Amino acid sequence: MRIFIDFNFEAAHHLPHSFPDGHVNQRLHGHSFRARITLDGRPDPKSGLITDLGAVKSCADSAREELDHRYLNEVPGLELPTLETIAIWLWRRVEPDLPALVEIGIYRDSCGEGCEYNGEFETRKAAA
Ligand SMILES: Nc1nc2c(c(=O)[nH]1)N=C([C@H](O)[C@H](O)COP(=O)(O)OP(=O)(O)OP(=O)(O)O)CN2
Ligand SMILES: [Zn+2]
Repeated sequence: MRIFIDFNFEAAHHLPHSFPDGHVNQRLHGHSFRARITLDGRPDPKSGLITDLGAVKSCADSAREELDHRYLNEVPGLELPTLETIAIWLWRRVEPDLPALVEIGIYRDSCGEGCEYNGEFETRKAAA
């Protein structure tokens, strides 16, 4: 069973190394993004909750503050700010506080584009 929280952010970026010289995406431009943080788990029998979504929202708000109305190329770790790298960045930003995290989605709804990351590039934590 999964629960999720979405948040929106507006941000500017440019992609100087991702497209041929002179391509429009090399120029500074902006997008409206939606991020989704998804957790997996079983509801606690007493509370009925997997995790309090309020706690997830606090974590999302903190990450959103670092993305919203920012020039993403200047955000540490987002020097190449594609949907893919933003998804990985957000995973690494929230995962320490959300151990039940299973997916990060970054979407540009206006053009039907997005990226979903399930942590497959992370090195697994050693068992305690
Ligand atoms: N695999 C990826 N491909 C592309 C990415 C990406 O992050 N991952 N990003 C881009 C650019 O950001 C480009 O600016 C996207 O432009 P476009 O698809 O034309 O979308 P809009 O400009 O119409 O988006 P709005 O937010 O509605 O203005 C390209 N490829
Ligand atoms: Zn863009």
